[in-house]
Amino acid sequence: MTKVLVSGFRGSMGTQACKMIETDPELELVAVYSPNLKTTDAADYGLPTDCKVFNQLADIQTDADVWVDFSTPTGAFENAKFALDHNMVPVIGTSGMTEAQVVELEKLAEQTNTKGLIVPNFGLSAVLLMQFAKQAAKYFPDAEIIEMHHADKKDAPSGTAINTAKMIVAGRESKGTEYPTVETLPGARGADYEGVHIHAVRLPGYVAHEEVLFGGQGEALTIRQDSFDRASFMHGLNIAIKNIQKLNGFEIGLENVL
Ligand SMILES: NC(=O)C1=CN([C@@H]2O[C@H](COP(=O)(O)OP(=O)(O)OC[C@H]3O[C@@H](n4cnc5c(N)ncnc54)[C@H](OP(=O)(O)O)[C@@H]3O)[C@@H](O)[C@H]2O)C=CC1
Ligand SMILES: O=C(O)C1=N[C@H](C(=O)O)C[C@H](O)C1
Repeated sequence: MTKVLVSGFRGSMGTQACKMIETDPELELVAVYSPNLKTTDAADYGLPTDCKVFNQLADIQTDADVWVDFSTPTGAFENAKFALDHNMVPVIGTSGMTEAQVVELEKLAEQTNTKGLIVPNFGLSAVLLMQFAKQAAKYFPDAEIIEMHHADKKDAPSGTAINTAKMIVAGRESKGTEYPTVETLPGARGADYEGVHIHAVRLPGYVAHEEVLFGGQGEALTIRQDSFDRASFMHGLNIAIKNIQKLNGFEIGLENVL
């Protein structure tokens, strides 16, 4: 039985994560955390009576093995440090942490001899898209990413888009071509990650979608994935929680536990 704490349990992802954990006989939801709660009574949130509810990081005392985080870009870093310091394996779904924060977490995991996992996207379609994009980049070094998300998303570009750009850079054998376009409206060419341009769309009606466009001599390749429902992330999350022993240390990407 793997014991789990869910951080950000009242959000869109946290709510679904709690349900998934509660219905899996191999997992136990032992604690939840969110800072702005008025009460800490499990019944108020429809949680099992023996599930501990915390609204202060410093108060958390739990025997959880895994800390699942779906909070905010600012909260996730402090939460992950807390988990590592308290012998829990953080499985971080939250996007928007800086490179420096990730490096600090990697160092802390090494010092505390604890494993950890950042998962830019738990959706298997997105995990495969990133793998395919890395493969394609060997033959098509010129690539651009369009990510499309719901209007409530706090960060841009998405964690998935940044990770896709990193995988394209890792898969390329030559640099992409630099086109001398003049932006007559600033930002028209999107963000630039080592020559991979990223365009972030925010619209009502969307959930989470990504297209990678590769251009070559007289041909093009487009790879697309769609998450139409947040339920699409639960299978990958379930796999991550149950396979943390496969981790070698602090790693990035669901592929490390597949
Ligand atoms: N890796 C993946 O596959 C996926 C990742 N995500 C990412 O997960 C994160 C959460 O997304 P989503 O559920 O849609 O967002 P929501 O805004 O719906 O939920 C976030 C929740 O976190 C709570 N919260 C705020 N601060 C903290 C903190 N310091 N510690 C713990 N909880 C906190 C919020 O409470 P309050 O409202 O009271 O402030 C809120 O309930 C985002 O970064 C998103 O990009 C989303 C989908 C898939
Ligand atoms: O905020 C979201 O919704 C999502 N966030 C993650 C990201 O930033 O990539 C994963 C997925 O795209 C959904």
